[in-house]
Amino acid sequence: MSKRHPIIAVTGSSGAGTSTTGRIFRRMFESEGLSAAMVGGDSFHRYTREQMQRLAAKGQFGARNHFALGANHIDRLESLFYDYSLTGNGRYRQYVHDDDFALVAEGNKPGSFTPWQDLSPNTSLLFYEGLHGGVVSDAFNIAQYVDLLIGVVPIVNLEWIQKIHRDTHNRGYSQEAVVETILNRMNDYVHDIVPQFSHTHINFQRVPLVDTSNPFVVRDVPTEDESMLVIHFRDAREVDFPYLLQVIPNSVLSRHDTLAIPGTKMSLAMELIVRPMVQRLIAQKTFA
Ligand SMILES: Nc1ncnc2c1ncn2[C@@H]1O[C@H](COP(=O)(O)OP(=O)(O)OP(=O)(O)O)[C@@H](O)[C@H]1O
Ligand SMILES: O=C(CO)[C@H](O)[C@H](O)COP(=O)(O)O
Repeated sequence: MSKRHPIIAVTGSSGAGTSTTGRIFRRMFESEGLSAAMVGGDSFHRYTREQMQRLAAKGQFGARNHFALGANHIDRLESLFYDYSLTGNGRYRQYVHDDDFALVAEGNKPGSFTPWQDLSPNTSLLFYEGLHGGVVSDAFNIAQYVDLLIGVVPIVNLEWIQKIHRDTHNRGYSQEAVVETILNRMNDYVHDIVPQFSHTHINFQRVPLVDTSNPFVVRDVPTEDESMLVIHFRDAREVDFPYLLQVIPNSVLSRHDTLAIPGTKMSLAMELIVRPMVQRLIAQKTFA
């Protein structure tokens, strides 16, 4: 953790909504006048799409899938967080998805990486969104560098519906290919992704209010007004629950450390809960 160079990380599985959450943060940083170094977790994948396809052809896709720590440069992610927390700089790159139109227009090949480069100097904070922002394993401890660690964790059926919908509509995959990917990653989902949610400061968990019992036949993603959001805080003592219950319509306290709110209030809740935390991190920089 660094008072001088704070790091905020949003961690979650593929299709969970970390990019969507990242957009809420981007708007928040802009309105606070903060220059954030924005880093995507996909850029720490170890292999290009072509290399991944070759591994799959050799039957190694199960072991070398994007969730597995071994298929990612977790060492470089840890270096980035370590370096940033000490110096306010570090090395990063970007992964080019098919729908990253700006990167593709600049001549980058979908499924490849941009070159490693230094972050822009003099940023207010580092923001990471991706798969591994809260990893703690025998070899790595990413979570120790993160000043505000947020988990984005829909109920798993909803996560799969979101992933299938996004990958078939925006990334050109067949439904069968997406389901195959979900299956290939299952072991690492359990061992490398899920444990991170025990290290987070806050988890946002979207829960559908419509039938998602067979996620593989659902055609539409349940909307925000067809869902609730469960918000769990690691340290309830720091949260002003009476205030949140008052200003978020139809919210309830389901446990002493857990709020349940209508899905439509997700952006409002993130604003009310996270903005003061961001402001506090920035204020502390002055005294560091
Ligand atoms: N709160 C939400 N309400 C409705 N749809 C959502 C919500 N959050 C995410 N989605 C939908 O889920 C899909 C996946 O979201 P997103 O792209 O943010 O996931 P991700 O975690 O960044 O995935 P990846 O890491 O694979 O890029 C998107 O199509 C998005 O529209
Ligand atoms: O797991 C993922 C993101 O968390 C993606 O599947 C991974 O980044 C590969 O992307 P693409 O399908 O565009 O090559």
